[in-house]
Formats: sequence, structure tokens, C-alpha cells
Amino acid sequence: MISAVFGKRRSLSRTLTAGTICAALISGYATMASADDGQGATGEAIIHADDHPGDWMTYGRTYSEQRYSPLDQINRSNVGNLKLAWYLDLDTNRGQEGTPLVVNGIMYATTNWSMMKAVDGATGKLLWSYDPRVPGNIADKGCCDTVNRGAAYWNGKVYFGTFDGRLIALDAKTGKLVWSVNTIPPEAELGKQRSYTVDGAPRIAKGRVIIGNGGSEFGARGFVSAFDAETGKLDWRFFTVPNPKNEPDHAASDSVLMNKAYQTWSPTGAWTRQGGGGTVWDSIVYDPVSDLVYLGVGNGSPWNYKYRSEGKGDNLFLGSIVALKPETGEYVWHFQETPMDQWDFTSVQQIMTVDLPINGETRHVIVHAPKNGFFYIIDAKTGEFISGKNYVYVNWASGLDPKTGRPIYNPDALYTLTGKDWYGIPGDLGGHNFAAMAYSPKTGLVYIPAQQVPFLYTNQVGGFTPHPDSWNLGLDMNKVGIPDTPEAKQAFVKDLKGWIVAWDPKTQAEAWRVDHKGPWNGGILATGGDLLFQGLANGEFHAYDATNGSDLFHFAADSGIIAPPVSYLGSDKKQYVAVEVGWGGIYPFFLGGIARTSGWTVNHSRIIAFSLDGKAGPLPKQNDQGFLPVKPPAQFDSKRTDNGYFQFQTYCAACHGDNAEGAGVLPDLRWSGSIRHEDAFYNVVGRGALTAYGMDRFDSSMNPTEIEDIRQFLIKRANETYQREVDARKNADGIPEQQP
Ligand SMILES: O=C(O)c1cc(C(=O)O)c2c(n1)C(=O)C(=O)c1cc(C(=O)O)[nH]c1-2
Ligand SMILES: [Ca+2]
Repeated sequence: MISAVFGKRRSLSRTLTAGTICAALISGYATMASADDGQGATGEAIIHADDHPGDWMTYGRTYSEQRYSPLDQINRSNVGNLKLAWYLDLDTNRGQEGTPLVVNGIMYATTNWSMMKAVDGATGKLLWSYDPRVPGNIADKGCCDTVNRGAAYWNGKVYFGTFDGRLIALDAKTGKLVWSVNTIPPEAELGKQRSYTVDGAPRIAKGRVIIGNGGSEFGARGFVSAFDAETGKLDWRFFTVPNPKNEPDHAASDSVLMNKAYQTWSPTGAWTRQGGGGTVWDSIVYDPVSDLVYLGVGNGSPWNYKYRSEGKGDNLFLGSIVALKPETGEYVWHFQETPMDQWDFTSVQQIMTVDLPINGETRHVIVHAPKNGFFYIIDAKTGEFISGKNYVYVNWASGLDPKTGRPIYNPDALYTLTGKDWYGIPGDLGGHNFAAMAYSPKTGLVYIPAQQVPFLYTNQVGGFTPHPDSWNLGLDMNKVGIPDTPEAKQAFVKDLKGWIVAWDPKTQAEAWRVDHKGPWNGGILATGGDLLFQGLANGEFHAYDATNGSDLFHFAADSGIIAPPVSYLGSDKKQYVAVEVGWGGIYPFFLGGIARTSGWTVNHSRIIAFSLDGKAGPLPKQNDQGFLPVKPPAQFDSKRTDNGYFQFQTYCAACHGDNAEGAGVLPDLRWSGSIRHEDAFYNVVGRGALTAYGMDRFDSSMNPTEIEDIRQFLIKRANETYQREVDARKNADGIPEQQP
């Protein structure tokens, strides 16, 4: 890829060699004049990332987002001696999903609640931090924890999105604000059913900062915006689903939406009120070889295809990769992986470009492992489907049409059309979610943090009824949870799996795998030392042999890890491997107690960094008991608990856990002091006593009787589960016995 870029830009390489770019960066002349091809000095430095492999300048290290570091001081023969070099405690104990950037030895890490920390990569010393003060009451405007996946670097500035929709540029040296813009235009905010949050990392192409958003579980119409990196001025915007009236938005997407996409939706489905979805909440990739920006487009809103689009049409561009021109946002091509989405099958998962030998020629391709469970190889220039094969077990499709790549549906999986429940694999969390995969050019393998988490899709009966302040899926929220019987739980837990698939894209087959305890493990880093690094849900950090998966090193990080590691050189020229530690994201939030089966840890969020001569370990011992069961009030009103369950599953479960069992990130409401008194509970849930901590007030979505019903339900659940939770604290793993 590098040679392809160099070949194309010979004029540039004459005037500005990779060496001078690197030297310019290191001596701080990052503001040097842009090169003539519009990439700018930072763009060239990212394109030539392998000339300064000690940096990690963009989300996936290179524009190809392979998450491969050529560094090899740490390798298979010495990784067994890896030691903790430093750790930095974070000020939020929630899910940490960030990929830190490293430029000239300085780490820029974003953390939960959209905070940014600049840290000396060799010592862990905090240089500055920035808190954009996201209001606590908007945590429930996003589906999946107030996470943040990372930053972008350009020309002496660092950029990141905030959960309340801002894009912020800071001076990389001082942490001072340079500019801040609201990325959500007023016309997109259509009341309480529409909800936008920003938790993905921005990417920068040719001086434009491109950022998307999330919200399709509530009601949202997806779009990305490109802002001038220097000024923050809006350059272009691209909506991923049509305007409900098929009118121009005066955006870059107008022509393709009106001429191509609108016809793939029914004119009067619920999408016209609910936005249609298609949020671009994770992957946005610029490929300098094809000179295109790729968007990974998300699921439909509402999920229910029968309600959303009256069961008609493919619903472009849901579940698609869309390619745009970086300068204008003009549409170039698309490839739809999941037509007629009704499973939350987002295609936002990391888009990676590689050069692969295919039928005797080297082709520059996109490789993609979206939620739907298939591994796709697509021509990066044209979007032509080359091949696809399932990388996990799937039951919704028997395969892909070899010519078009369209899924061959299992008719039973189309549950909104059959009207019958569907136990889908993958489920809504996908065969692979945001946890990044990696590719090693040395082994030719793609390493996917794969998982199996089934989901019972059940239609909402009686038509689509949206609720403000709640997920609006068109599904029956009373049914999507797991019944609290040993049989139901055991059957479900038996189907939960998490592992690394080492996937050979040349043969479209699994080469080998490494099994984990359960789903929801961290992203993967591959290195020139023939190593893979991955943190696990059970709080361990591992190094594996990239050629065969042998486990070569592990470290007790004490808290679940979901973020991807990075590797870099510190100012001392030593190789470090670092990762953010912190259990959270949607799996423990929504699945609650069930998620504990991946490994039960108490969340102490940190950044940890390793080197061969580190002297900081092991980590200090901390409370590993978590929220301890408290004997609940004995009395509850059993006439109110059914409605309490319905209200809980509708408004509370997505953060506090299915059926009121927590997984240790947010308070486990069964043991909360506030369930002891009606007023105390109403003060929190109805009047917002804890908004500063992320707990919104719900008095505009529920009346006091409904809120009291929830309290009665919580007391019932606390009584049902108290003894088994007390007993579980005596087990080695803290998981109640009947959950094997
Ligand atoms: O449809 C959306 O807009 C949207 C947004 C997000 C998000 O912003 O984090 C997630 C999802 N969907 C989603 O489907 C999903 O599985 C998911 C997991 C996570 C996470 O960070 O744990 N976010 C999201
Ligand atoms: Ca989604």
C-alpha cells in the first residue's frame, strides 16, 4: 500500500520525503505548509506511518486500520518477561473503549464521559486533562454506556467527540480549547424520540475531520459531518437514509438519496417519524490508495422492519459500507451487507484495507467482519463484492449469493414478516462488535475478537408504540429478557461464547482459534514481534503467539478490558504496549447478571502500560467484592410487580441489567438504599437527584404510580435473589451456582 501511494505521488516524494516529514513532526514543525496533493504534513505522516513506527497517529495506527505495529523489541522470545511499566487511575469507573494515540512519545487517551488525557508514554505522568463537562442527565440518550473510542491528531491539535454531540479541537501541547462545534444540526433533533450521541473516534482526511453519531435504538437519522480541521467550519454533511419527504437536505447526500435510496423504503413506514436509523457510530476510514472515505452504516430505526418500512424494500443504506469523496462527501459506491435489517445488524464494525493475493493478482480490498457474522472481501476502489464466508456460526442466512453477496435468508429469521419469535445467532450484539480486529502482514491472518450472544427477537404487538426516553425497537421489551429460571439461564449461558478467530482471508477459512471464558473481550493488536495482545472480560491482559495462538504472557489487570491495546516507542525509545482497562459497554449494562459469566471483576478503570523492564507491578489490591447484597425490605405489593417489570425493562434494563440483576458497572438497584422508601426512590427516578452521576429523571416519561411499580418490582427481585447472591460471594468466581 505504501508503495502504491508513493507511486501515485512521485512529485510529492521529490519535494517532501518521508524522512523530512518524520523529522518535521519530531522537531515540532507539524505546522509546515501542506503538500500539493492536499494531504497536508500530518496526512503524509500518517500515510508513511511505517517510517516512524514509534507513533500511533490515527485510530487504527495507519489509514488502513490494520492495527499492526511493526515494533519488535517485544517479541515471542521475550514477551514472557513483560512487566507493568506504569498505570494511571482514571476518574470514571465505567466502560473504557478508547484507542490512545501516541505522537512523539505523548499519549492522547479519551475515556468515559468524553474526557481527554495527555500522558507521557514512557512514565505515565499526566501532562494535562480536559473535561468537556458532558451533562450527567444525558447518559440515557445513548444506548450503550457513555463510552468514547478515541481521538484524531492533525497539525498540532487533537480532536474528539463528546457524548452530547460536540466535536472538540484542543492544542496538543497545552490541552487548551482551539474550537468546539455542535455536530448535530437543529433539524435532526426532533424531540425526545430522536436521540444523538457521539462516542466514536473522528478520522481526518485531507484536512477534514469526519464524525458520525449513534442513536438508532431510540430514533435517529444517521449522518456524518466533515469539518475543516483548522477552523471547525462545516464542510459537508452526508445523510445515510433518505429524507422522509424525499426532499433535499441541501447536503452532499441529496442526489443519491433521492435517486437511489428513497425507492428502497415504503413511503409511509414508521421510519418517516423515527428517522430510519443508519447511524455511523464507529467506523469511518479514509483510504489514500483509492482516495475514498468509507462509512460503516448502522441498523434500522425502529429495528422492526414491518413497522419501519411496512416490510418493503432493502432500506438503503442500512447495514452498508458507503464510499464517498473526501473533499465533497459525494457518493461513489455502496455495498449493502444486510438488506431489510431487523436484527440490529450494524455494518459499523471496523473497516480495514489490505492488499491480498486473489486469483493470482494482488488486489487492494476492504475486509470487513460486521455484526451479521459474515467476513466480506470487497474491492476498495469499486465496491465490487469479491467473496464472503461466515466467520462465526450464523442461523439467519445459509450463505451469501456468490455473485452479489446478498444474504440467502432463512425465512424464519424474518421475524417481523412471519410474526413469530426468532432466536437469532448472531443476536443484536453481533458476531463481532466495536472491539477492533487486527491484521498481521507477516502471518497474513486477520484476528477477530469474535463472540456468540443469541437474542430472542419478539415483535411488539398492536403496532409500533414509541416511548420517549427509552429504546424504541418495535420489539416486546417484556420478552427480550431472560426468564429467571435455572433452565432458561443455563440454556442461554451455554450458548454464550467469546474467542479469537484467526481468519485466513486468502482461503476465507478459520486457521485456528483461542477460546475465552465468555463474550465481550477487548480489541486486538498485532505486532512485528509476531505477537497478539488482547485484554479480556475477566480482567486479564494476554499476549499470544500470532502464528498459532499459544498463550505467552498474562497479567492480572483486575477489571474487565474491552478496549484495544496500542504499541509505541516512549521518549526513551523503548517499546511499550498500553491499554485502557474498564468494564462496561452494552453487554454488562443490558445483560446484567448474565454478563458476569465472562468473568466477574469489579471496575477500577485505568490506563496500563507494559515494557520489558517495567517496575510498576503488580497493581495495588483493591476492593474486589463489588456491590454487596443488602437484605431488602420483606414486603412488596405483588399486584404492582408485573407492571413494574414492564416499566423496568422499558426504561431501566438497558443500563441497570435485564431483570434487575447488575453486572457490576452501574449500581445494582436490588441493593440500593433508595428502594427502601417511596419518596427516596421517586427523588432519584422522578426528580433527578443523581443526574450529576449520569442518572436522568424520568418524570416526563413515567407517572409516580409507574415509578412506584418499579420500586415494588425491585424489592421483589431483591427478595428472590438475595440469598443466592450472598452465597455467590463465597464462590471463587462470585457467580451464582445455577449459572454454570
Ligand atoms: O444504532 C446505533 O446508533 C448504535 C450506537 C451505539 C453507540 O453509539 O455506542 C451502539 C450500537 N448502536 C449497537 O448496536 C451496539 O451494539 C453497541 C455497542 C456499543 C458499546 O459501546 O458497547 N455501542 C453500540
Ligand atoms: Ca444499534
